[in-house]
Amino acid sequence: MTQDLLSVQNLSLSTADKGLVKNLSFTIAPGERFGLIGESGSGKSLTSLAVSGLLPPSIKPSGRIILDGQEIVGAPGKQLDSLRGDAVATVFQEPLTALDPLMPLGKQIALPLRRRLRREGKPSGRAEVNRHMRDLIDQVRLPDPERLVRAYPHEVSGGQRQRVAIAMALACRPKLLIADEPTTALDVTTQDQIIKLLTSLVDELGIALMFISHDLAVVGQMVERVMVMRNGACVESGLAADVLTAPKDSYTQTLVDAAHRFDAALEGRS
Ligand SMILES: Nc1ncnc2c1ncn2[C@@H]1O[C@H](COP(=O)(O)OP(=O)(O)OP(=O)(O)O)[C@@H](O)[C@H]1O
Repeated sequence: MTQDLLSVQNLSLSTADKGLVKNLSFTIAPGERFGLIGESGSGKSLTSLAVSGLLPPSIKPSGRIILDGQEIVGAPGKQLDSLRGDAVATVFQEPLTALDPLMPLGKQIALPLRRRLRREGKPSGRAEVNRHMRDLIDQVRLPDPERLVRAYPHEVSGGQRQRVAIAMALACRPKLLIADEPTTALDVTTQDQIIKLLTSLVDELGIALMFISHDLAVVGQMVERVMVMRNGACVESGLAADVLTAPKDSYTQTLVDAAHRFDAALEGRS
């Protein structure tokens, strides 16, 4: 049996006066694509922040999160620092969150890249970093690398910024990539391109994916298993093909019906 890459056991998250996520358990196998869906405020982002050890100090976790054999809940900051980038990297909804507005994009991609090369004991001088950076820029299909590495975040399009954020996440060679609504801030055509890019990259590189989205159609295309959250709890989980076509829970049914109505409206059928 394959050992889980991520095992979340009875995870609860709360502030001093409020429970936000309740008793959540799920696993992700190496290379598996797993989806988290649910309405706004259902606890998807907090769950992903807990997995990557990035919870704000006001939110306390209980339960267990074992990522790549290491316990995250209660782990010291230094251990979490080395897990981030090594075992897990995140692509956020808004690429500007991940980018420094005052630093050229090439320098930003070079930072996690150099860190990883050092971690792997490989040469990490300027020439090696530049060579790996060119490969990464190709991998995320960014045009005009010469211009791109010198550009600042505001000088490229939103879709290109998200490709840079993906390149930075991949520069770490994580075992788990978390993509938290990675296309919400983009136009429809760009959304489609980024989804295709993410799918092909995680497949090519054998990286596990935790994909968070409101968009059930996209989730259905992207992931093998899915968990549906509401009010901080899991209401249903299983194979995406089953949950999204024959949901057992009435809340999931409501989400699926709403998605169908939306698709029908777009096609001018309702
Ligand atoms: N730093 C915080 N302090 C207190 N409450 C928080 C904090 N961050 C999030 N919350 C609350 O926790 C709940 C879950 O939030 P979360 O961002 O995980 O939802 P979500 O499902 O990701 O929503 P969305 O799809 O809108 O991103 C919400 O009620 C939110 O208001």
